[in-house]
Amino acid sequence: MDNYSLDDIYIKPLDSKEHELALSTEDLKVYYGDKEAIHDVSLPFERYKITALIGASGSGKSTYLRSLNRMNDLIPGARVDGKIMYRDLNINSAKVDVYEMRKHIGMVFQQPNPFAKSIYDNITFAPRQFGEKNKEKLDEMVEQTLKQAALWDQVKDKLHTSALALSGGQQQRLCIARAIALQPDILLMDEPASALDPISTSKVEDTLMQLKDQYTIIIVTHNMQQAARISDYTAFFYSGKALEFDDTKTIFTSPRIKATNDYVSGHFG
Ligand SMILES: Nc1ncnc2c1ncn2[C@@H]1O[C@H](COP(=O)(O)OP(=O)(O)OP(=O)(O)O)[C@@H](O)[C@H]1O
Repeated sequence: MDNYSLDDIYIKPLDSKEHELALSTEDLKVYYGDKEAIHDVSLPFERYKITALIGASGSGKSTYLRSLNRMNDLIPGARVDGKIMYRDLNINSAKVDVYEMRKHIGMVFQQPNPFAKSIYDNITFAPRQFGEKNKEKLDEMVEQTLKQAALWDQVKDKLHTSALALSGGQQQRLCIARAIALQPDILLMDEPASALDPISTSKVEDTLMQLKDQYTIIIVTHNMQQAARISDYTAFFYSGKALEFDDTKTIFTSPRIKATNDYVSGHFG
């Protein structure tokens, strides 16, 4: 692999008059102990758009994504510096109620991880924890979120059976339904389809395209065709830095940075 300069950076500015931002980071750094794994990443995320984070293994995509709803707080020795701006609030601040913030910025992980509970209880667990007790509302929420996740038709007659009996692709769509039950603004997804077969992957992709009307999605993916198919914007990570951010089409057809060009044309990864 070539050694690329970490100073050649192009981040397309998104003018806030034309592009409503759901989230942005300013000079975000993430440390594991003494090691700086993410170096000054400043990126904008437009509302109701899908932004893909791409880059080779170890380039920092997951570390960066996890910092966006403070999941790195759970890793011993991890520390995050810099700003994460959400609705004029820097959520990387000790004053922020992280539990409450995660209602607005939800996450779906690589491996489907439903609770060992029924399909119904998977979706209603967190809303009940947050105080929703009304059965009609919970029923409606289950139906609506499963429809949004394109799973309703397959499970409507077995809502009270175990989620663990679903296929991997169905489990992942259930996890998406569970994440949207709290009506977040933003969904963070760490390779949500990488453990799935091509048919399930395509269903999850269809689901994401539909969710875009209501949610802002930030997705880590190794699958470049997937990034090209579903995302509006793409950020290319290299060695802990976001070297390039632009419209997805530009990143895949005429990137400005050599490292991006080499990566998307398959020279390394
Ligand atoms: N919990 C951790 N403790 C220490 N170092 C870590 C930890 N998690 C990640 N790292 C390091 O941080 C750097 C970025 O890793 P990260 O997993 O964010 O990259 P990635 O681009 O998401 O990789 P992949 O595509 O393989 O998931 C790597 O050098 C990795 O070894």
